[in-house]
Amino acid sequence: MLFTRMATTLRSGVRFASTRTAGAAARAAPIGVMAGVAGLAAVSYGVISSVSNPIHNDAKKPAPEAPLKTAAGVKGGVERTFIAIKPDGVQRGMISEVIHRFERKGYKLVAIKAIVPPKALAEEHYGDLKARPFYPGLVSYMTSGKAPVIAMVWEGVDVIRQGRRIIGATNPLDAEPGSIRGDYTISVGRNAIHGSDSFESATIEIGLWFKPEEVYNWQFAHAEWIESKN
Ligand SMILES: Nc1ncnc2c1ncn2[C@@H]1O[C@H](COP(=O)(O)OP(=O)(O)OP(=O)(O)O)[C@@H](O)[C@H]1O
Repeated sequence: MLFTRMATTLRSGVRFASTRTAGAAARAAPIGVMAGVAGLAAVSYGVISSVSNPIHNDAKKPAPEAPLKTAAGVKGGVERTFIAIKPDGVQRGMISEVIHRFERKGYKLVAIKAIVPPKALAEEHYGDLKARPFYPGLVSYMTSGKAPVIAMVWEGVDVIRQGRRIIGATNPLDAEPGSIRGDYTISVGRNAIHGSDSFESATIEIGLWFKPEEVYNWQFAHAEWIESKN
């Protein structure tokens, strides 16, 4: 922007200077000299024009693509992630702890429900693990009904990646102390919580577990104290 303004000033400055020079020359100089001055002016204008050409070319570049927007929010901007407290997390009284950790970080809860997922939903959610030996056990543990799953959507800048950090590694024995799995769990088969691992997964999982009308758009009254970049 600054560069564009500078170039415009430069260009009009040269036009003004060359017109005045040519006008003064017209009053005082013979035709041969006038032609020389006009030529010089044309050359100078040409030089400045060529300096400004890259700006002109910039204007011809296609507009940058709009950021990708899905049920998971705006990729790289304010995103949404799917977080689920699994039945073992519910049995162990971890609901308030999980919500507390996301809230205190500055994230916003935009959807929540208690649900015993139908088998088809659990199977689809973990569809990529179908070939793994623990898959049938995983599906029956999620769908047993001995406790519901607490399904949630959390919103905020970088919430997908940060959510995974708050949760910790899949195998609790690899999860850092301070993460939920690191602090509360010791078995990969009972790791208490799920979080989307990418924007694409979040898009699919939010769509799988929630109808659009179950996800709320609302603003923090104190957003400027959490999200401002200054
Ligand atoms: N070796 C295993 N034995 C038993 N269960 C497992 C094993 N590996 C993974 N799981 C279960 O399958 C879930 C999905 O595994 P995945 O590899 O997708 O990890 P994840 O993305 O961290 O977990 P989640 O999708 O639950 O957040 C794990 O959270 C865990 O409950």
